[in-house]
Amino acid sequence: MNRKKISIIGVPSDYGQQRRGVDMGPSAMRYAGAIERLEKLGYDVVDEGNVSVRKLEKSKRNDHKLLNLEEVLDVSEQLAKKVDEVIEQGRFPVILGGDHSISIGSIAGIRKHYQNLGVIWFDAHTDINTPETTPSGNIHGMPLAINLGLGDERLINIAKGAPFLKFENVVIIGARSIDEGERELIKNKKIKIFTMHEIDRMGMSKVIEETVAYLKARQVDGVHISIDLDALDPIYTPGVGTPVPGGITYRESHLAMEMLEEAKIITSCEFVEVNPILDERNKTADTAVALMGSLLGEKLV
Ligand SMILES: NC(=[NH2+])NCCC[C@H](N)C(=O)O
Ligand SMILES: [Mn+2]
Ligand SMILES: [Mn+2]
Repeated sequence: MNRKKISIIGVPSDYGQQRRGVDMGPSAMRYAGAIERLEKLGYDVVDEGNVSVRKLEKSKRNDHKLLNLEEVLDVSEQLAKKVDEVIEQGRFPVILGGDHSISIGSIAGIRKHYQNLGVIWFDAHTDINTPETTPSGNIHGMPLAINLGLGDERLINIAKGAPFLKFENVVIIGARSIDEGERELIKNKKIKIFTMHEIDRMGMSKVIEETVAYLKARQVDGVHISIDLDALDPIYTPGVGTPVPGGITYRESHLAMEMLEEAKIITSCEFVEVNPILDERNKTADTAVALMGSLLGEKLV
């Protein structure tokens, strides 16, 4: 992978949950200067535009209560294909959501290229629900499970033949809202998780050191980071659909990005759940773009 070549892929989908507006996330992050910011760091940046998202005929649930399954499936298939192409061309994908259900497609496309992919899930939630455990039926609460091979048959088969993520290759950072079924799965599968409790106790610096060491010990051949802006405290990112108090601070989040950049392990990234309708003067998109800068090499001096 040539880290000097970046492709931006927008995914204007809000089908994974019920609050409209998160489909405007890619525009908000472009307006916040995502492309210019990365160009300034010396990257060759191509804006691939947006994945085309079909119009929602009528919001509906399937027999498992999954909301907008057909639409999510369609977006996921297109996105997986686009991400696959970009990686094939040797470019580093930066994916702009959309609600977190877009990770079904993005990670499916990425999984095709790695035998032992690592994933960092930076989120207030763990998004590891299945149709059996979901309290809401919202697919944005399921993308991690789906990429591990758990959940709706059609969603897990999007990148047919690509290896599923391994439970031991996932690290969750920032969690503070975990459903009962998710908690059980995390415990049973011994998934590595740094909740807000560990972040408070150890400090973000130690959390990232341990994350990097853990993934290296797993001998991963690539690491994708999925950044849900609700990982941060809503003070810093008010423009999200499912805010949870008591989150990561602005500086802690930058420190995490800077340390991951120093470790040189990240091979793809995405920024999701930016909802401009709920935001204050594009603050959340601005924060996303600032984090993007840190993750991709911006230094204070
Ligand atoms: N990507 C997100 N913001 N996910 C929120 C999920 C909330 C809840 N756990 C659910 O499954 O409905
Ligand atoms: Mn979340
Ligand atoms: Mn999420």
